[in-house]
Amino acid sequence: MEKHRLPLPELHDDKHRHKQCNGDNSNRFRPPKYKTRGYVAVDNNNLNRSQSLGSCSANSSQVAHAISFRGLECPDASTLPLSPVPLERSERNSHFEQCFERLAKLGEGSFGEVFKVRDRSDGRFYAVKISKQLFRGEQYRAERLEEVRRYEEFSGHENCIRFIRAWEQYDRLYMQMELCRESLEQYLLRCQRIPEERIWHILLDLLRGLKSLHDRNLIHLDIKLDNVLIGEDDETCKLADFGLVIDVDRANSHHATEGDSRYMAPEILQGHFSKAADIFSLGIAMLELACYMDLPSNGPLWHELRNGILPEEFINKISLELQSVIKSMMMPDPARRPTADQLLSHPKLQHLQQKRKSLMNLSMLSRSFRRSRRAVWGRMCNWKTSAFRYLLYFLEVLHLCKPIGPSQPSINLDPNSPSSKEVPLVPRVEFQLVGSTPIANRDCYASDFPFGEDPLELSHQGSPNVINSTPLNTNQGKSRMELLGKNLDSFGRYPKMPDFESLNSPCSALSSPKVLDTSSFRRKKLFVMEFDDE
Ligand SMILES: Nc1ncnc2c1ncn2[C@@H]1O[C@H](COP(=O)(O)OP(=O)(O)OP(=O)(O)O)[C@@H](O)[C@H]1O
Ligand SMILES: [Mg+2]
Repeated sequence: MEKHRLPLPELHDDKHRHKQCNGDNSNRFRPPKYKTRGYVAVDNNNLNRSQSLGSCSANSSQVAHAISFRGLECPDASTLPLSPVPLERSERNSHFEQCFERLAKLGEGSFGEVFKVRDRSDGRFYAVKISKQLFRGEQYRAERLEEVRRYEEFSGHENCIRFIRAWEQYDRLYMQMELCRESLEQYLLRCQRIPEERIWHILLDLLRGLKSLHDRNLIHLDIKLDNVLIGEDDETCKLADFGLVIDVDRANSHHATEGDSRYMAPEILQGHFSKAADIFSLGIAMLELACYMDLPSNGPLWHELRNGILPEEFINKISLELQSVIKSMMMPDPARRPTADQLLSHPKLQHLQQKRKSLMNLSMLSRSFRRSRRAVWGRMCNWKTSAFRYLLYFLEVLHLCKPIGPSQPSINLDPNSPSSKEVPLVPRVEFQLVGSTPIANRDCYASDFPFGEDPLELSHQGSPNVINSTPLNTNQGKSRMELLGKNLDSFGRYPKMPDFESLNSPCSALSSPKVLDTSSFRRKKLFVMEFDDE
């Protein structure tokens, strides 16, 4: 097996303060070498089917081919969506250009450039990774396709990046995946000091992601801050870049590839690829994250870190508990390093998992509580409406049965009307209508209902007339004195209504003829509808 040695140690004495190293691929030694198993390549029906000359394979050409290893379990992945661009324009552009609007470059690695894009058909944002180099040959192409298979394999895990689909066109591989906020490397450069509690959470996320690989006997071989992405929720850390993932058994008998030398376990130099190598890489990445330390890619410190000597001035900044976890993960002897399972059973991580579980249960509980509360509330609204109606009936009946005493004054609204002399004064029932039907995220008022509509059918309940709290002004355009003059009695006085306070005011007489009395009761609010955010 071909082995690669690290460059001779160089003496660096910057004491390893973290520096920006985005897009620096100098730590990559050689391109990956894998064998790949069969995959499904499906022609996109709406695209030009002509094959390009000089293409390295029949499948990689001007025609966009969907690539998927998921087979029948996910038929969607093996077909490309139709382009929303008109056919005459679509023939000139690649499938990528037809379907996506390129918005920004998110990052670049040794193998690909990643762009933030907007899907033209649904307007959603995604990340699309486009391989940098053209397929040089069938072997290289097979290696790129292997990455697709791994992305697909781990796509369902909460701590692995969600993969949408892949296709190839013009001898390049395109991979569409969920858009993440940023990489852990970018996060570290932005925040510089990350609280220790957050470090534990990140470690927990990554151990869970790593466990899903190790449980399948796979090793990542490229764990580093740049290959960990923070999800859109700004919380969850996800493993990405499965370009070097390989089966443990095949790794030592075939050509596996070392990842970034800054994160590389020492035994990789001897060609020993194991799950413990991933644990070492994760341990040193945690050291970088917790201590804001710039990891060397070679030199004396590189060797010190691999001999279990961690620089005091950095490691002292973190708790002893975290120190011991990181030290154990960076043990020089791979056999002495804890496994992902053992690390996950660390009391601190167990505690965090318990906390997350109870938080999740709590949020589920509160969600179901909110849902049932909404259902009960809906029913209660109906009951309240009914109760309110019964109350109205009751008040009406009560009022109609009440004997009207001789002292009860009557209002002569129209001195010419003979009936007005006989009709006793019916108290005015005044409401500020608050309906039972929720409108948007607020109480409902009468004004919410179309003109002429009575949401509580109050107008159909017979006498007494139920009127809106705002009296109708039918006297528009007339002066108040003119109006008052109309209501003077034969002695030029305003009619007096001693029993009803608001009619003491001369202006009360100006309100609509419908107003028979002052409010006998005022209902401020029937109830307040409460809505959830959801
Ligand atoms: N889904 C994504 N959302 C947001 N940014 C992303 C996404 N995928 C990748 N990136 C950014 O692009 C960078 C390069 O992506 P990636 O690591 O997959 O490329 P690569 O060529 O395989 O890199 P490497 O050199 O590690 O092999 C990442 O470090 C990250 O900053
Ligand atoms: Mg990468």
